[in-house]
Amino acid sequence: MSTAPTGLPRASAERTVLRLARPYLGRLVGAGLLAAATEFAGLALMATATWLLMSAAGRPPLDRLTVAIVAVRALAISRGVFRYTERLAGHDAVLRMITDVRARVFATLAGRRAAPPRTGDALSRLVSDVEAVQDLLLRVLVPGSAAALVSVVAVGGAALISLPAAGALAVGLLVAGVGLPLLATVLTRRAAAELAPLRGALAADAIDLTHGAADLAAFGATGSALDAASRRARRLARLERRLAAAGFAVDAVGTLLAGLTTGAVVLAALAADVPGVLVGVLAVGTLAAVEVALALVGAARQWTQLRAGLARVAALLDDTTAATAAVPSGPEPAAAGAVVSEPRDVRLDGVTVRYRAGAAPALDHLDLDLPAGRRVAVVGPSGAGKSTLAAVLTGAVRPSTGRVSVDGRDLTTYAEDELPRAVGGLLAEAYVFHATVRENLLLGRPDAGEDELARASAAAGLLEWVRAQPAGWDTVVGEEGGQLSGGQRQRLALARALLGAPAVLVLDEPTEGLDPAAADAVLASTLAATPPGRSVLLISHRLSGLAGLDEIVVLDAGRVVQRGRHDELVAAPGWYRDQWLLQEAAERGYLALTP
Ligand SMILES: Nc1ncnc2c1ncn2[C@@H]1O[C@H](COP(=O)(O)OP(=O)(O)OP(=O)(O)O)[C@@H](O)[C@H]1O
Repeated sequence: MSTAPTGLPRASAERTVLRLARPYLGRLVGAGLLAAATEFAGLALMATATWLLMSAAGRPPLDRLTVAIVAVRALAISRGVFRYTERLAGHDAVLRMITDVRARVFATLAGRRAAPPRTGDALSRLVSDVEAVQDLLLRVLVPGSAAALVSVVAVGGAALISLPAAGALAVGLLVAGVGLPLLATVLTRRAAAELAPLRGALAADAIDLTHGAADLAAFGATGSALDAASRRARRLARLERRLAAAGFAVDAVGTLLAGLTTGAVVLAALAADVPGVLVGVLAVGTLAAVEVALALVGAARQWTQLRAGLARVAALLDDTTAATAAVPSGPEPAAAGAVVSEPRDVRLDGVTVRYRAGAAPALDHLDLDLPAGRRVAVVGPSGAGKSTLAAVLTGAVRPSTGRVSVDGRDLTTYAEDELPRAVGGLLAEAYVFHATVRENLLLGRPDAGEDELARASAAAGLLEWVRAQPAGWDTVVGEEGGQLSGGQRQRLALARALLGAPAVLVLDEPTEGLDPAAADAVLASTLAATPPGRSVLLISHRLSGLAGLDEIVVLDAGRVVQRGRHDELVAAPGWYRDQWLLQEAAERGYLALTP
């Protein structure tokens, strides 16, 4: 699960980020003053309007009210103007600064190309992290300092009318502007810190569960992966409910506080014999001032939510500590228990697969025997139905007609967690999960020890790379294996399939994406790593390395058009010989070009 994102102390994260605001300090202070002027205009408007209404009730001569009437109009208009200019000035300063921050962040990332791999989760969060800097200024610092300034002015104004009333107001504002924000921070800090990584993990779950559905099913891990994702979703829902409840409670206390402070101010003013009209002004002014101070609760709440993102950006900008964000939750391995796969006979009788009604069949009345322990390659032109055959064998695609049986038992009668132990392996476009190398491999066999991981990885040609990584087996491979090369991803998927060691190992293009020399080496080590007695069904574009197999089946348009051993097929006219000669010629050219 994601953890605290950085090694930087939190306070210094804000300092690092704010250092970048220095060139725009003038604009930011201007925005803060305009924000304070907006709040003050609102407060003064309420107080003046109250004075006007209460004084007008006594029917005084109109000229005594003229100034107040003009003031109310002026304050109402200036409030809107101040708000507009404050937004303009604040956004102008912050957007200029954010441009600098983005440039610095990207420059740091570009400079770190050779650094240890960063997690995809951290990278995908980068954009919102940079926005946290923007929010820190616009939603926390500017409104927070404006609220603090207006609170001081309000207390000063109240002191001109009555000192005891000003004292009561000061206490109320302190509780609303300092005590309540502190309370809100304490109540929500832990939950807020857990929230962002949990949301990231849930997003990764959603991608893994959809894109990796076929692989999870192939390894019988769908149930456990779904359970793990549901657990995280429930935890997230609980946290969000708790945060919402805490937020509502703090808001309710804020409203109560406004009432209590107003009551205290009124009582203090009455006790000090303040005239009735001014008591009214004090009461309404207090309500408005407490509301302004309560903006600090919102600012504190925002700050709590922004801190993790700020710390990540600061860590990047400081470039002292690598942003070690999430070690994301990987797919949980299937239920434990050693995979003991007995040799099995597989039979396809008249299997037809039609993806769409009316379309040509992908497999056309295919009969195929795969006796236990036999190693068979399936080759053929593109679109011949090779991957469809692999999907039918692993239960991913159901035949439209015909029957697939394993040890005489219909494939459809195998339970979801039983089938992967009988028939399984590497399907086309195998999915690599946003998790560590170890977690990705253990999906193949949950109880595998390090020796077994090493053996499978060595056969797939991945072991050297794993050993060269600082985190070894715990290297995070990124979303969809994005931090691996195409070849490394393929080797990882192959190692996982080898570790699964089902009775019938289906390998759909296991060396795809590897250069010819590497492909030959990996195929040879893969076949050598498959224990005798286990059947292998190898689907391959490349015809090199198939000489040692028991049989080669050539498919075309869903039908078997040739079958035999490599030597026999090369000797006979047909697709296999043509393709073999073509590939030989092409690879000789490739080898001639290779230094
Ligand atoms: N999910 C699908 N929906 C519809 N048609 C499909 C689907 N998968 C495969 N087909 C069609 O079935 C036929 C066989 O496809 P398949 O992928 O099995 O061939 P292949 O021999 O593995 O090809 P390649 O060597 O190019 O991977 C093709 O005509 C293809 O268009």
